Amino acid sequence: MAIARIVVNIADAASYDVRIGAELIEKLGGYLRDVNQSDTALVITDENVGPLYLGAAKASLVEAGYRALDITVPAGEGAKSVAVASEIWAAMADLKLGRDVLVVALGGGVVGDLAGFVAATYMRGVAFAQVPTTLLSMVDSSVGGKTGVNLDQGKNLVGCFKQPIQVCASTSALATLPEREWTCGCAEIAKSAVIDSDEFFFWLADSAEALARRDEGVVAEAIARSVVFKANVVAEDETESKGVRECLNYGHTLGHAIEALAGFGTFSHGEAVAEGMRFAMRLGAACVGTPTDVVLAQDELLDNLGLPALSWSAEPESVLDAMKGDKKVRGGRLRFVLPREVGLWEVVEIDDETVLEHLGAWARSKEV
Ligand SMILES: NC(=O)c1ccc[n+]([C@@H]2O[C@H](COP(=O)([O-])OP(=O)(O)OC[C@H]3O[C@@H](n4cnc5c(N)ncnc54)[C@H](O)[C@@H]3O)[C@@H](O)[C@H]2O)c1
Ligand SMILES: O=C(O)C(=O)C[C@@H](O)[C@H](O)[C@H](O)COP(=O)(O)O
Ligand SMILES: [Zn+2]
Repeated sequence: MAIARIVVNIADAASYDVRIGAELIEKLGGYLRDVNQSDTALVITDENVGPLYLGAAKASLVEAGYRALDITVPAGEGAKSVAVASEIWAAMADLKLGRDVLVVALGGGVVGDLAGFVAATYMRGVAFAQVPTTLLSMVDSSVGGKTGVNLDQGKNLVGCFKQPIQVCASTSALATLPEREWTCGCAEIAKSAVIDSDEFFFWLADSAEALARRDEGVVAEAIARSVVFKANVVAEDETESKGVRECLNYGHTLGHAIEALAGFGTFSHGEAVAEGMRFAMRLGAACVGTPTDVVLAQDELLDNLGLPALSWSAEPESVLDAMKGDKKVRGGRLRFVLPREVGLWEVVEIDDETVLEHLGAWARSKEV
């Protein structure tokens, strides 16, 4: 399989490469050496990924002349916390690491968001690289520089923008990814396709079965398409201040509320986002005239990707309250990313009464 190289060009930050290909962890050190001259690389990973890929990552870093250190955090959403970030800051200080250390995030989106946040804040900022090992982190979280941790009150409530110096996505690592995590990654690919274009959407609809059985060529193309889409959005609006990057939040207003209400880790991010996409489509149909065939086409796509409507329930009032923590809220009012059509989205302010009415209707639709 050829190695794809996609450049993320951001006006106010250094541009960087996203490499996508097989067995790239074995070449990691050399790739990072091209853009970084640190003596020490600190690999942050989790307890599932470490036993699988830390050895190869460190060997490659050492071969490229780095002193390679590592810290392992617990696996799962719970590690994306101030407490774990604080433990890493303290460990880095104990190791007397200076501003010239390179932090390498080896893992899924949890490790990437956490390690990126630590790198952004330790000594006011040190370099970091992303080595994503889940489908979700390859198609979405490793690109674009959103880093952070959760609070009990909600997702990603503390964090900052910190672009990596490079993203190295080794598709060989996907061989060990559990099925549930695979479908989570498919949710963010579907999100990108709905927001991007008919072309991406219909390609994905036609490729859903091959993607679900992890066909190598289709997987590589799905990752590349998603990264190109995200890189273009981020290049236009790095800090989500121009009204463009908000599109990447499609499905996340309800999705993040579900994750927080159920308790972090109960539902995965991808499962919750897929549910949020189903709800947003229905809001779209009611509020901006999204055609029924588009609503149903998204339902079918998510079904075929192994993401059926989620089995969860909560009082609409508590869901509304959780959604009020969303970063798109302005003046206390909820704003949703709604697709009018595939590839044509807008951010729409919706009053609480309407949201409550639709939350109730969505819950009732699942009772039958
Ligand atoms: N920064 C962003 O732009 C952005 C975008 C999307 C999602 N996110 C965040 O990403 C997180 C979700 O990321 P995720 O879905 O990768 O979850 P994750 O990092 O928790 O990984 C999922 C599970 O898979 C395991 N794992 C990882 N790679 C593996 C491999 N190759 N083989 C076997 N097991 C492996 C992990 O240990 C974990 O148990 C959420 O916190 C979400 O908010 C951030
Ligand atoms: O990169 C972005 O921008 C996104 O919104 C991508 C999302 O998939 C991701 O889940 C992100 O972490 C959400 O961020 P938040 O700003 O809603 O906390
Ligand atoms: Zn997401």
